[in-house]
Amino acid sequence: MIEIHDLTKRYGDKTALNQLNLNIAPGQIFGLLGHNGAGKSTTIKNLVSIIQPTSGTITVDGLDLAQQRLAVKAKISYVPDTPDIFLQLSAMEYWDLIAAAYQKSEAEVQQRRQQLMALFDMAEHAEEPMASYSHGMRQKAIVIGALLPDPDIWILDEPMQGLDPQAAFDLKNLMKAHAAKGKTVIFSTHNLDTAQQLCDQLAILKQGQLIYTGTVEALLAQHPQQSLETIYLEMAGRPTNGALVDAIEGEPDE
Ligand SMILES: Nc1ncnc2c1ncn2[C@@H]1O[C@H](COP(=O)(O)OP(=O)(O)OP(=O)(O)O)[C@@H](O)[C@H]1O
Repeated sequence: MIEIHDLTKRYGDKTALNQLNLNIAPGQIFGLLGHNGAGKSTTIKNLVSIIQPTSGTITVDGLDLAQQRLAVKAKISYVPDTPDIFLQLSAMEYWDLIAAAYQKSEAEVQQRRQQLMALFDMAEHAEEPMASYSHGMRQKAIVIGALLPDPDIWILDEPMQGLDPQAAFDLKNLMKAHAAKGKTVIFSTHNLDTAQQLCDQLAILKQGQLIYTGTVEALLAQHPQQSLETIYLEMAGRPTNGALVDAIEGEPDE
């Protein structure tokens, strides 16, 4: 169980996250939604301890993240919001680094690495430097790195970003299978269809505030006859500004 209590993060005068409270139970796929700048990555970076909260606490299976950082981090793997990291390494060298960080032996990771490379069509390119990869190939390498040590909790910041439809489909199935084993998957997305397909629970953030947490079904039930897109835009967005669109693009020709 992950318990986030009154989590606040300020950058100078800017409050990126304001007193966030969330409980995330094992066996769930938990989705984080919100417009650009809403606080999704800030939440995730706090959870994986890349940044420290201004105030508030995070506990994982009863362990306080601030007090037992390494023990908590060993339970979590992470896909960052950009795949442009360790570009001078080959994917294979990057995966070796991840395996070493999680204290996994070559024997422990070999089979899973082979399987993940095959699934994501990365075997052919694994020895090439990641600087030479396309955006989607870098994303695949980072996703494989996160899935390789197979800890209980996967935290994935916009993991489908740049993946081709095949890789996105396969990753979604891996996320479902991980949760079905009683493990936890937390991910952020801008794709409402993906959220609807995958999430057991979701949280919607707006300007650092939690404005909804619960199931997709409960949210849809609160707003009969509306799509998730319409509900989400009404909650998280602003009124659609047709006049401004017309002003930018001009009136259509007769
Ligand atoms: N290092 C930083 N320094 C200053 N402000 C920051 C920093 N990182 C994030 N912020 C601010 O915190 C707020 C939340 O940013 P965050 O990256 O969490 O949003 P997000 O929901 O992940 O957005 P996106 O969908 O664009 O990735 C934004 O206003 C952003 O400008």
